[in-house]
Amino acid sequence: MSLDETVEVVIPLVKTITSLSFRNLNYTVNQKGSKKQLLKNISGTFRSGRLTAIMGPSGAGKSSLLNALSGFKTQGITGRILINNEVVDRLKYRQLVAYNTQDVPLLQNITVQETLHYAADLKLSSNVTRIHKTKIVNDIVALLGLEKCAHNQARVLSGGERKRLSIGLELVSNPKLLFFDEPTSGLDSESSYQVISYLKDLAKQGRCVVSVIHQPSSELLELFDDIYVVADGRCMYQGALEDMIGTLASAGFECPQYYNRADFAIKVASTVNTDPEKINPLMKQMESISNDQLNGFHDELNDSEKLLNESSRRGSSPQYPISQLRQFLILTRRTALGTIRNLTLTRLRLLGHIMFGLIVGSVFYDVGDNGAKVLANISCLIMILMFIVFSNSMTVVLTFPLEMGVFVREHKNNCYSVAAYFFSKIVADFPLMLFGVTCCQLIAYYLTGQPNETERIAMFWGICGLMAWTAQMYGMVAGCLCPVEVSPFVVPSSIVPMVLFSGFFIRYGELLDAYKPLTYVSYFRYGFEGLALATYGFNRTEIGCEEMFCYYRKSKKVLELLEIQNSNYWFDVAGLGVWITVLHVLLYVSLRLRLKWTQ
Ligand SMILES: Nc1ncnc2c1ncn2[C@@H]1O[C@H](COP(=O)(O)OP(=O)(O)OP(=O)(O)O)[C@@H](O)[C@H]1O
Repeated sequence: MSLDETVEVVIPLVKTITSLSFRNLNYTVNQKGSKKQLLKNISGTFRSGRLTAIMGPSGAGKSSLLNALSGFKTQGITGRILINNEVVDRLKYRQLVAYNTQDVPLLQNITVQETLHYAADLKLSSNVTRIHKTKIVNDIVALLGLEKCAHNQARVLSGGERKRLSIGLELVSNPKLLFFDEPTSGLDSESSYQVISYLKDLAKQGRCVVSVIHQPSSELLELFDDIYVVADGRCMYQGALEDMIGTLASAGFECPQYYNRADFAIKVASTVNTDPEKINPLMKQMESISNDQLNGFHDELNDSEKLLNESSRRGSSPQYPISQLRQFLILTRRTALGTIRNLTLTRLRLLGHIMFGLIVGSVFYDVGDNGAKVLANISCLIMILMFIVFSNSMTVVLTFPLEMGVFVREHKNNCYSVAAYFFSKIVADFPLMLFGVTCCQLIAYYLTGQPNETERIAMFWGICGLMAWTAQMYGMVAGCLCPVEVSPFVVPSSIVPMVLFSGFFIRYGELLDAYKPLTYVSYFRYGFEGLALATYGFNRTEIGCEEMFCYYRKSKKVLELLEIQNSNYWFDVAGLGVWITVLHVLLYVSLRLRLKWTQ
């Protein structure tokens, strides 16, 4: 595809960007109780139409600078970001910026083309037609040479293809400001050259393209127009590539002949702490260049916390390109597709439920209508509940954290609201969960010989469904809050105490007074009581008995054994309802917290 075929700007701009400046940026983090300054009053300017490389030794603060400029990090950052020497609106700025981090999380079971299509659906206004979106996606696929793998799922892509796809994601909305953090990491020299050439093409089209680059070869370096060298959180050089060696020489750093210019600049930057007398004047010189560039800008930074203007237009200018309802629909479709494509897990989930139903059904065969086997039947009920809870919470605990990176990236890229994501997650995962539980419950119910009455079947199913819903929400909250290495431990170990207070292992009357209130907190108590009432409550006629005498022939005796003769099925349904509501609120808060932690 030739460059002139590239699709036109879709995000409406207030005016053309010719320069992005930042002034007196400071970035401080808390480290073990003390403050660590990653960026030290750093200033500079990046221009449209030019490809700028940010270079510097490892740990100099290059990624920190991009995090601050892209708006991905806001906590602990002070200073000003200006476009064409003017302070801009935070909301507008976020719509103009695209930031490609070092490792862009992708949804593993979605193909390259679908990933780009979903990005187009989420990032482009709903006025943009389907045909136009398809053209944009096809153009990006062609531009980044992704035709060969367009129908491959993200999980099978090579490192270079993943990188190019992640760049493609940023191109969908045709942003004016593009930041890349080491786009060539993990690529061979040829792929690196290709990727930087793409960036150069993007810059030539009038965008402001800035990329952190790690030790580029001489050939790769030639592609950059401007260089910005960071040393220990400060600027050591900014300007055209061809002027860099001359500027360093005038500061007393002579580059040997045939030496790679990038290597030399990084070597000089590494001496920032060992040779400060020589390097400090150079840094001062760079600061005065930045100040000269910003001469026309007079702002006393009286409110140092504001990097950009706080948006005052929230009411009139929508933050997202599409409505929240559309966001919800697109996300639900995408999550459902990802779930269906994750064939191994989906099949395992369904098969697991069916297998469990069959195993429980054969082990506890026909115990439901046998007065001599009431205790076995009660054990069967708690077994069914335990399987439903563990299986439904553990599947999401393991899959949800993998999606969190995508959620954080897309939300920060202004693609959708937390609410849209929240509702889509709940809705998209619900049918599979319910289907599995229904299969398991019906098989187990039938084989274990529970009462063949429609109302009891429905009540039994209702409790199983509510327990599975609770478990799924519980798993999501844990998956959202805990790292993936921790949550598989946290979830089972926090479920077991709930089982303990279910009323099966120890009855309410046998508990110490101090523990009694905990039975009201245990969702297993509501689940177990609900199943027992659905099975033995509601004036069940006499239970069958194959022996001479069955003590539990009358269902009233079973209820008395469990101390639930005065309990109410609907109270248990309400108890689970409260749990589900609380978990929904917790999930929403957890998603917000997750975003806050990455600020
Ligand atoms: N949240 C944090 N808390 C404490 N220190 C941090 C934090 N984030 C970054 N740092 C430190 O700040 C310094 C700059 O980090 P940054 O990632 O910006 O460096 P970099 O120049 O991009 O390095 P590299 O080239 O190795 O990726 C490093 O010493 C890093 O350890």
